[in-house]
This record gives sequence, C-alpha cells and structure tokens, in this order.
Amino acid sequence: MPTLTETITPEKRIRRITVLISGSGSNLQALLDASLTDKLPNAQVTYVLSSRSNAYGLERAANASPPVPTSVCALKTFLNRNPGSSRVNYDAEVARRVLESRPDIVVLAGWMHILSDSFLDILNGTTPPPAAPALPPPTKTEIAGATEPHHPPSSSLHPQDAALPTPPLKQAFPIPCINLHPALPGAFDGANAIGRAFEAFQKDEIKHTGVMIHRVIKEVDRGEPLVVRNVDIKTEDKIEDLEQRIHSVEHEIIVEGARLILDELEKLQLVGAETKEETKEEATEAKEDIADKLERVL
Ligand SMILES: Nc1nc2c(c(=O)[nH]1)N[C@@H](CN(C=O)c1ccc(C(=O)N[C@@H](CCC(=O)O)C(=O)O)cc1)CN2
Ligand SMILES: NCC(=O)N[C@@H]1O[C@H](COP(=O)([O-])[O-])[C@@H](O)[C@H]1O
Repeated sequence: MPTLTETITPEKRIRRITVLISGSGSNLQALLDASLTDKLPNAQVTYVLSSRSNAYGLERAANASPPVPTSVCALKTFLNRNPGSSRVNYDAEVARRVLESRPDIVVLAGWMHILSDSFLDILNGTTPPPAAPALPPPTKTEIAGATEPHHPPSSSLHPQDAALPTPPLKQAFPIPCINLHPALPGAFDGANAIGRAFEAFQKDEIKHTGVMIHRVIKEVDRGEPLVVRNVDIKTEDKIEDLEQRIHSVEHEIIVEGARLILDELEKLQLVGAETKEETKEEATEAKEDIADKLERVL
C-alpha cells in the first residue's frame, strides 16, 4: 500500500535500483554504501540479479542492511533447463526478473553478458515480458553436482518488503539502464578492457586509459557516455596497480552515474506530471467554455 507521502508527493518516493552483477560486486557495494546518503539521496538498491551463482556480490546483497533480495540466472543453467531456448530467451527472462523487481533504474555493475534487443525492448516497454518459465525442480544430479547455492526463485521477491521502499503504483517506461565500463569511450569495447589497455600502454600505443558510465544500447559499450574519467598509467605499474587505480575510480563514478539518471528521471516525471496537470486544466477550461456556449444557445 503506498504511503501518504507517496500518494500526495509521488516524486518523494524512494527510488528503486536494480543491479546486475557477475562477480565480486565491489561496485554493487559502492551503490549499497551510497544508498540514502547525500551521494545517492532518496534511492536504494532493492534487487540484485547475478549471471553467476558463485558471485560474491550475492553475499554483499544478503549482508546489506536491510538485506537486498537476489536471484541467479546463469545462461548455461537456463539453457539446460529450457531445452530449445536461446540467448534471446535468456535475455528475456533476465528482463522479466528485472521488471518483477519494479525498478526505477537498472545498473550493470560488472554484468559480463552481452544483452540482446530482447532485453532492451522489454526495458523500453516496447515488448511485454515473457511468462515465467515453468522451471522444473533441479534434478538430483544438478543438486549433487551444483556449485550453484540454491537461491529462492525470483517469485520470492517481496517488493512490498517492509524494509525496502514501496514500488510505484505503475511501472514507468522506458526503464533507464546504465553500464560501468573500465575504458574510455570507443577505446576498448568488450571484456578484458583493463588488460588490453595495459598492453597498449606497454606498446606505447596509449598514454592513459579511463573509466566510464554509459547508457546501455544494443551496440556493446557504445551507448551515450554519461560520466567519463581519465586514469593514468605509470611506467612502473604492474597490471594489479592499474586495476586498483581503475576500481577506485569505478566506485565513485558508478554512484555518480546512478544519481545522474535518477535526477534526469525525476525531472522527466515532474515535467510529465506538470504536463498532465496542464492538460487537465486545459480540459476543464474547454469544458467550461462549451458549457458557456451551450447556455447562450439554449
Ligand atoms: N547490449 C549490451 N549489452 C551489454 C553492454 C552493452 O553496452 N550493451 N555492456 C556489457 C558490459 N561489458 C562491458 O562493459 C561487457 C561484458 C561482457 C562482454 C562479453 O564478451 N561477454 C561474453 C561472455 C563473457 C563471459 O561470460 O566471461 C558474452 O556475452 O558472450 C562484453 C562486454 C554488458 N552487456
Ligand atoms: N565490460 C564490463 C567490465 O569489464 N566490467 C568490470 O567488471 C568489474 C566488476 O567488478 P565488481 O564485481 O567488483 O564490481 C569491474 O572492474 C568492471 O570494470
């Protein structure tokens, strides 16, 4: 049930962030730590989805206060459990779970899977999500050999969980989706960007590298850059030194990027509300005008 504040001033609702991960989740941790602070005001991480069952980021979510609901959707497991399905079906299932979490924005924080249009179209609201796959229970072999600790199915999500902010009455579309990429725009698209930048520096092909937050579009790492930071590479650097320097910048700009699109969303929705208000006023004036004319004629 929406609170009074959410009813009277919906723009004061605490914004919900869904985070997609595949690994250690240090960038997820940066978002968790910034939630409801002046770095990320009026916003909270409310759902984490991992493409890998052994991602430590899942523990970070479970250890957060309040604990953040999580689920795992691994490509291989999905394809095995849904014979005849493809990456497109997998991407649609990922999008279905994201929609189920009722987010205001989605952040890819080390999500190591290229997403097809079937994900993007569902987040844009142009395609409805698929029905939940009828997942058969895991077989004994799967349970015996699984490295995947059992996570409650996504249906265990409780968007109304008291400790987490209430979802909006109506899901707004498009749902903005941003990605953290450890390279400068157009420099090292794709995986292993840090390693490739380090090699390029050693060959004297680049003088520095960087990190960016960008909008997610079909073309990998080619979405509009939203936050960009240069990162120095020193001649004495080992790869670990560069990785550490890059990660510390990542942890800052992932929060900046989330805040930026939440502020943008708020302005868009406020403008939307004002337009709606103006439309209502115009409609009322038009009705009054017609009533006046009718009175004069009758
Ligand atoms: N449609 C988009 N999908 C994704 C984007 C994007 O901008 N548009 N960003 C990436 C994140 N990413 C780099 O920032 C990235 C991650 C992974 C890969 C990749 O080659 N993945 C392989 C699998 C690799 C593995 O499992 O280890 C794959 O998907 O086949 C490229 C870029 C996230 N998705
Ligand atoms: N192309 C995407 C990519 O390479 N992302 C990289 O994954 C790591 C996630 O770390 P984390 O799990 O500790 O947040 C980060 O270093 C990020 O740059």
